Amino acid sequence: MGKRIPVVLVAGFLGAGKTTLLNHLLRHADGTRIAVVVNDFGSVNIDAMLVSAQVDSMVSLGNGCLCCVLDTSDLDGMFSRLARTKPDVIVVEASGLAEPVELVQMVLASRHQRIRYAGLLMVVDGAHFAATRAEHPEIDRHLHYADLVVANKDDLLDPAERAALHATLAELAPGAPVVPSLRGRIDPALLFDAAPHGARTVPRARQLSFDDLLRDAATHEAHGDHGTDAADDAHADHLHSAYDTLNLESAEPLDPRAFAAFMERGFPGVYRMKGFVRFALPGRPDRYTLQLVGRHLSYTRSGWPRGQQPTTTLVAIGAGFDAAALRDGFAACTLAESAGPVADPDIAMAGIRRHLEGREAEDRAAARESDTPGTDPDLSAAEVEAYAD
Ligand SMILES: Nc1nc2c(ncn2[C@@H]2O[C@H](COP(=O)(O)OP(=O)(O)OP(=O)(O)O)[C@@H](O)[C@H]2O)c(=O)[nH]1
Repeated sequence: MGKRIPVVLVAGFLGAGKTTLLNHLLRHADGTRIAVVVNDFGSVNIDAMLVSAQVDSMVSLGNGCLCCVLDTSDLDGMFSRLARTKPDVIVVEASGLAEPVELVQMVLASRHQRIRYAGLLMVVDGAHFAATRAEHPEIDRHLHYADLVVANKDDLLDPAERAALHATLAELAPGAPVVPSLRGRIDPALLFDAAPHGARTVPRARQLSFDDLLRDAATHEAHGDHGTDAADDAHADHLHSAYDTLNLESAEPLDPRAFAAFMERGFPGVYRMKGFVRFALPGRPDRYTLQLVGRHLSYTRSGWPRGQQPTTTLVAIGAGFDAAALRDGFAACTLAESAGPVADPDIAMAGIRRHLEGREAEDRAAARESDTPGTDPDLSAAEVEAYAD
């Protein structure tokens, strides 16, 4: 039998930066063949669409959490499918609401001959960590099992906040290295051997044993958490049992002004929204990838990849939000295709462009730094006038 394929689990709360990190790993794989399992909460698998096309093989699991939709034999079937493509490593990106400890247990219980569990990486949103932890104390338990903690969104922390965060994480994940990261940019060698025949070893401080996990499961049951046969009851303590999702889709394009106003309004109870938007713009309109984490809204602009329908597809995740109001508000932003593109697209897009990330945001910052009025590349003369009003 050949070498076993390591399986690395990537977990972390909604919006922490797991998909961003996975894309970084894929882009810097440097010859390592990475097979990927992605899993979204909600029936539209946005994450699968956000993961780069360069992945060698991917299994995408839609609705529900990996920890609930699979049992061990399903998992073995999935590993068999992926193993056929002869990857050097399998990376499993759990949904932001998955129970990482149960996922670890499942991988450890796998009877698949060709795979081995290679560790749990927990991604933490450094900027929202205290708030997330206050609302979801179970995060502490998840961190306890981490083999590596990535303190992401380091750019949003000042030195004092960074020091406090790292001290807390070191306490919650004893023995696990805590690495700061910006946009998930970590050295892939932290997770797997450089391929194909690299000699680097995984510098994990500790490796969870099956005994540890069995102990954890027993403690869990002793607390009455897993008392019944019903899957729903068995998973009642999962993070995601307290969350709802809502899909918003439209084949008709959106009015950018109306949509910008809709997003500015804020949605009590919605923690996360992500997906793709098509605006009613002239020509072949770009794809705007929307990311809302807490109150932070951002867009990135790109073309529509071949094979992806240019339709607006969003998923909202939260607890106790007003789904009807959200659905109605969204519907009010759609325009009939037959109405054609919006007039004055430059002005109409101003409210969207304010939240654009990537190259355009850098251009905007550079223009601001040059301190020359009227040189912002994102603002047309008409827009400058509109703002002046
Ligand atoms: N400022 C900042 N933003 C980041 C960083 N890393 C990721 N983001 C942004 O955070 C948002 C969420 O990132 P994702 O990678 O989709 O997070 P996720 O953990 O996969 O989210 P779920 O799939 O919903 O659980 C996106 O808008 C990212 O661009 C970072 O280091 N700094």
